[in-house]
Amino acid sequence: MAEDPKAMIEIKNLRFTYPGIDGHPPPGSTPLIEAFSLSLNAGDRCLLVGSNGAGKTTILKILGGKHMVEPHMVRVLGRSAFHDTALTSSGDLCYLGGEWRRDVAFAGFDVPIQMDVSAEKMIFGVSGVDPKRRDELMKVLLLDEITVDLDVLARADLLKFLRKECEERGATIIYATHIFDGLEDWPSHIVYVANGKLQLAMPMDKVKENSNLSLMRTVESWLRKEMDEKRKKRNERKAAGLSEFEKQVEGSRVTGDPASAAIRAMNNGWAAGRLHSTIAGEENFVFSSNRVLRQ
Ligand SMILES: Nc1ncnc2c1ncn2[C@@H]1O[C@H](COP(=O)(O)OP(=O)(O)OP(=O)(O)O)[C@@H](O)[C@H]1O
Repeated sequence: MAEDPKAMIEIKNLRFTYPGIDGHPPPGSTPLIEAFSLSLNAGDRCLLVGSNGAGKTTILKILGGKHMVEPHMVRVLGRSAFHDTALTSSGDLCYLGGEWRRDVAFAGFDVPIQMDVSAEKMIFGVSGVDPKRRDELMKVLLLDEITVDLDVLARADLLKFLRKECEERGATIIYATHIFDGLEDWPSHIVYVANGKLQLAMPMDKVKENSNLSLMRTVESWLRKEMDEKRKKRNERKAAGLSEFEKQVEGSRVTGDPASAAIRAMNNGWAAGRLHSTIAGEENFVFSSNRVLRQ
């Protein structure tokens, strides 16, 4: 397939497995991300949703050039995010995750995030930036749940500012979140990922056409369906006298009994997002691994 010259982000048949301790994917492992394709243009504001451990952070980090994949699998501004280091150093591409989130909440908004855009300017607007240099500011922004520590006002202002950046400057944003407050009219697109696979990529108006529920309830219905299907498969395996979980270790993903230290040891010590919830019992879990209150 020819590259779309308009695309700011182009993911084609992405496949990724976290390396083991020896730097290579564990032998016989199933990729965590597989057959994942997506194309986003200038001005797109994309909400990335999925359950804990679905692969959202992994996808954002790959796009941000933090994990190596084959150059043709991920193109940002027509360049390979991992191999073309100038993409991130020039500030055209920026991944903001947990560290920046804490800084925003506690450092008095005085944190330079990207050349001359401080967190303060991100939140209160970029009026302080020399207008002639505005076009030099970031073009592709990858946000990994950065708003959990923000108060209602700061979050609303940040979302408004980000929207303006897309509409006025043609920036492209992917925002992974579990918090849907104030997002009803924010995204132009929604992407739903489950088990590292793309389930749905749709313009927001199509999502609204297909569902008369709120955005949060719509996403909730997708995740419930996903969980019900997993539960059904497990019950079918149990009824057939097989182990409830298909495989104990599936690539770098923990899929077996999450309490098993042996499994975690084989997975570089990483455990899937549902660890706490699964131990607590699916019906009554309170915290997920990223400590989002679930009931
Ligand atoms: N460095 C790593 N090495 C091995 N496995 C990892 C690593 N980082 C994440 N994983 C595993 O990859 C899977 C996907 O994790 P990821 O953080 O991308 O999911 P997520 O959708 O962002 O989850 P959440 O919503 O909880 O933040 C999980 O099973 C996780 O345990």
